[in-house]
Amino acid sequence: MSLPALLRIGAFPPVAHALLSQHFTLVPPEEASDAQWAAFQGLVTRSNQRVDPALIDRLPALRVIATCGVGYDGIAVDHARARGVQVTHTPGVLDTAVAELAVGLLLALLRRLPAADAFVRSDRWHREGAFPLGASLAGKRVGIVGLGRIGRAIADRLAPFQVSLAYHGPTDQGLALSYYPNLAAMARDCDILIVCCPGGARTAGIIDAEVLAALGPRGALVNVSRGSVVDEAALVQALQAGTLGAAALDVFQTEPTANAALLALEQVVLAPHIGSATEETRLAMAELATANLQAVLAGKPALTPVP
Ligand SMILES: NC(=O)C1=CN([C@@H]2O[C@H](COP(=O)(O)OP(=O)(O)OC[C@H]3O[C@@H](n4cnc5c(N)ncnc54)[C@H](O)[C@@H]3O)[C@@H](O)[C@H]2O)C=CC1
Ligand SMILES: O=C(O)C(=O)COP(=O)(O)O
Repeated sequence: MSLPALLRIGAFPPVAHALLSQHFTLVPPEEASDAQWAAFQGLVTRSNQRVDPALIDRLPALRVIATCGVGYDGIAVDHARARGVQVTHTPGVLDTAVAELAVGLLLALLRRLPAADAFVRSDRWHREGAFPLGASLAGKRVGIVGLGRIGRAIADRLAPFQVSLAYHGPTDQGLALSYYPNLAAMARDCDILIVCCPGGARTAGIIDAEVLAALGPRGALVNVSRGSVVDEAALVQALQAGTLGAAALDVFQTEPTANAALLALEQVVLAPHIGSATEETRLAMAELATANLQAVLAGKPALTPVP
């Protein structure tokens, strides 16, 4: 029996591609025939892709858009809904991987691990002697911007490092952590900000010049959310001027290329949007996307529809 065909938007890592291919025939847009465009009932995509209204409108039989990712800021969700198309995502299964990366980036930043690695490899250790001192994580005040699934996973993992934790978001969740309704006020009281709220229009540029100045010359920013959340021009300016101490970034405004000005800065650690990029996690994401696609195509409710 032939497998149902899915329009595949974007490239998937081998582990996810193989899992999806056990259940579906994946067809990239450039290989789809007119008859297939007319017949696709399902579309599978991922966070680094866009599914815009024009694409949705080319698919008259579409019933479900499944993204292998939790963020859905790249999908025209309202347009899909208006067309009666269900949109699903993969919340929860990637929290651990993203939280581990956030903690890893933070430690890499405070201890300058990429520079330390280069220092040994280039024999500067031998020629120049001791590497410049880093900063301890213990005792620092960490503010989490967006205490959702991933933010809580980050808080859980940071607690044993003897930091004090605060968070900012739309609602006070009544937790033991300090809540700040005002982001700049939290930045003023913190040494480190970790950004893990959703992207999209509502959070665009909320990490602005005022927040960065409040974080201050010894402050560090970690962004594992979306590039859109940080005003990158203001970030570059603050780092160049020394009014912000350091930044670790997994996401960028112009992915997959990073702002050239960031590359020239030493107090920056960069990663290529790898928050969920572990074998285990990408497999779990593909499994959940598959279960969502199968449910909707069988006329059942989606397991994890976008809210
Ligand atoms: N770097 C990477 O590879 C990955 C990045 N992500 C990003 O992380 C985001 C969060 O994922 P989850 O924790 O699962 O989502 P979630 O929906 O569980 O949590 C998001 C939290 O942000 C809060 N929030 C909303 N607007 C805010 C604002 N203006 N300021 C501060 N907080 C705000 C929400 O109230 C919620 O508590 C995703 O939307 C995605 O953009 C997710 C996975 C991997
Ligand atoms: O889940 C998300 O929102 C992510 O950013 C990770 O998704 P990806 O697999 O990198 O497209």
